[in-house]
Amino acid sequence: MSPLPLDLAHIRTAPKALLHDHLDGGLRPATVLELAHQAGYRGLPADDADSLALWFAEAAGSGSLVRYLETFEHTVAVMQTPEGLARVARECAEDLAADSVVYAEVRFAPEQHLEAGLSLDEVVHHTLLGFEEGVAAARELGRELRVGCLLTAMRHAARSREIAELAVRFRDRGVVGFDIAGAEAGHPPSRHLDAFEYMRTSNAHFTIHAGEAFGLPSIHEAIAFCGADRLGHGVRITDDIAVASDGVATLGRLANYVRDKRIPLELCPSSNVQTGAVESLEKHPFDLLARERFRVTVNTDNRLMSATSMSEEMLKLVTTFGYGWSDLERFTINAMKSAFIPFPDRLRLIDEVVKPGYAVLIG
Ligand SMILES: O=c1[nH]cnc2c1ncn2[C@H]1C[C@H](O)[C@@H](CO)O1
Ligand SMILES: [Zn+2]
Repeated sequence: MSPLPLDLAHIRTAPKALLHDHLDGGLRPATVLELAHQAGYRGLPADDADSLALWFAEAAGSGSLVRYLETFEHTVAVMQTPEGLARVARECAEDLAADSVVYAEVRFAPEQHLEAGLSLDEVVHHTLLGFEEGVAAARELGRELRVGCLLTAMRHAARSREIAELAVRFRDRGVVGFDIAGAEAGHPPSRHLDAFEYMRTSNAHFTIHAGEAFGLPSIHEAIAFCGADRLGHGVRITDDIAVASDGVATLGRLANYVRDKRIPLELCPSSNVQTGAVESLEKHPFDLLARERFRVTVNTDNRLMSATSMSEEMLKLVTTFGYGWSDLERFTINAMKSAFIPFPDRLRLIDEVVKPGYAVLIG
């Protein structure tokens, strides 16, 4: 048998695993409009779904992480009520399942959703209910998706310990880990050591946005001082890799350590171009890191701001670097191996869902 064509339609049928996706960065444009209307929020920069989608993609594509983050003001504004949070989570699960994502870790920052008087626990509770509804709706359509939620603390704020405790409190109800996000420069991860220490002493998992807008010191702190299980982006690890004119790569100590320890890199190709972390897709070090056998994973970061999906991110990599089905399978298995769910659950998804799915496509 010959392999099936590697086009968007077929990639959409391939089982995919997603580790880095922001709930407040993945709303449907029409939902932003409807929720804004219901909440009486008048700050939206457009009043029809197409124009709004375009506005998000353009405003997020300025080349600066700080400007990119400003666009979240509008999505966070419409996610302040139980209904708003649950709807966004439900639709997130439905959209991922429709794209044949079989495992997803979706993150958001509860501290940004308290404006209408909800408590942190209520915010998480209603969001998890929404995920459950979305997973159930997808199952009705014959699609199996597992969602784990990551709770993010904002790195410029001072609530990380509280959010880490919240993540542990909800660990048996759908929260699988913790993260910090937000503007990176000037906000080193080591400012949140007590939160990370709390996670470690609780035998709980966490990832850290590091090596996106800021380089090696941020990655070094995330690993050496904080003990991150994974790196959110981590793309700037290439600052520690020299590539000679003949293509031979020489790794520095930090890059070697990241590779030796199999520390997963949550790479987000489109987002990395939009925030200026990399110059263009063609210059994205994804391929260098994949060839050097880092544990690379493919991620969406923010589907609304990047006007993308898991399938589209994979297609971009296929078009840019010439990957085949086996490469996409390897990236998917990398992600499953790095998931914050129990080892037997990861194995089951790899053996019973991912491998059989790609076997059909590889032919
Ligand atoms: O790529 C990112 N880098 C740093 N912070 C980010 C990125 N994408 C989203 N965020 C922020 C904005 C959201 O409001 C927050 C929680 O999801 O995380
Ligand atoms: Zn992110």
